[in-house]
Amino acid sequence: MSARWTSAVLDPDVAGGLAVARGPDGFLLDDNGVLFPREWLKRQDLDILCEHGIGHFDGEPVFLLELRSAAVVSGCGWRGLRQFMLEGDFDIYKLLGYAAQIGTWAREHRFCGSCGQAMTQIHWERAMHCASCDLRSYPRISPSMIVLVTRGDEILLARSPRFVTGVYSTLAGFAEPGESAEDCLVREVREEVAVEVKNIQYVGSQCWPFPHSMMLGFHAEYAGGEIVMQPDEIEDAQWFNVHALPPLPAGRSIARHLIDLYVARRLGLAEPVLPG
Ligand SMILES: NC(=O)c1ccc[n+]([C@@H]2O[C@H](COP(=O)([O-])OP(=O)(O)OC[C@H]3O[C@@H](n4cnc5c(N)ncnc54)[C@H](O)[C@@H]3O)[C@@H](O)[C@H]2O)c1
Ligand SMILES: [Mg+2]
Ligand SMILES: [Zn+2]
Repeated sequence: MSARWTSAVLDPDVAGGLAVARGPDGFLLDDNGVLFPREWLKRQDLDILCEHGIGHFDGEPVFLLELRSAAVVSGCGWRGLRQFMLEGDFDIYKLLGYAAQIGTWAREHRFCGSCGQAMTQIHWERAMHCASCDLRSYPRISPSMIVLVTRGDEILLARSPRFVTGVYSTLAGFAEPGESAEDCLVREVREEVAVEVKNIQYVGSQCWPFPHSMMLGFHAEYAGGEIVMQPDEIEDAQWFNVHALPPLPAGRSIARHLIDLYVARRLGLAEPVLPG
């Protein structure tokens, strides 16, 4: 949610409004951005898998056209969600992050996971319904813990082989069934760097639509152990002094917020605000 964007379940059988189109290469855009008049967009040569009414932007109804394949639309190009996260209007990124999660979920829930029959959209709540066995499937959200471990002026950062060259970040991992947020955090830190932590403090959360994480951000203090890196997951992990930090994650990420917040407190600077 944001000042300009609010999600809502809108009936796609009602005409009008604006629409975004999402294909394998991201979202369609032209010089005016990603929001197109919906009826115009539906007249283009698009291979539409499904359509969902997703909310309001500046009061206008917005729909998502989830496409089966890429298309050429004159005067338009495609841009991935990550690019919108990195730069440009934050409200538009929030809208597109939501659209991407609904698109991924709709694509992956066309058939009932229980009996295999085709599912249909419910128009009064965000769910797919199986008429045959009455199962309802809701959008998938994956809780993930992310933690900045600190030891005085030093902070523990690591690199995954998937990261941009040179960038170090906080430790993160998905919750498993049966775990509390704190259990998950302690396990992930143990697995990834073999370090023990204490004084776990919740800092804040962030939707991370790549593809459906809900990041729960924490600060924890070092309690013991020497760094032992988890093979394959962690390429390098080090203690960095707050005065000599390596290249850090993108400005709008909660990873960056956790680092900036600790550094600000340590150095007595103004505290940053988590983009939400
Ligand atoms: N917003 C941020 O600042 C930020 C920073 C770091 C990581 N993240 C996100 O946090 C999430 C978790 O981080 P990670 O990649 O280190 O996780 P992780 O340490 O648990 O390891 C990733 C592995 O978990 C497995 N996995 C994938 N999806 C899963 C799911 N839904 N549930 C359980 N296991 C799953 C896969 O084997 C994958 O290779 C990722 O989505 C990542 O993009 C966000
Ligand atoms: Mg991890
Ligand atoms: Zn079913």
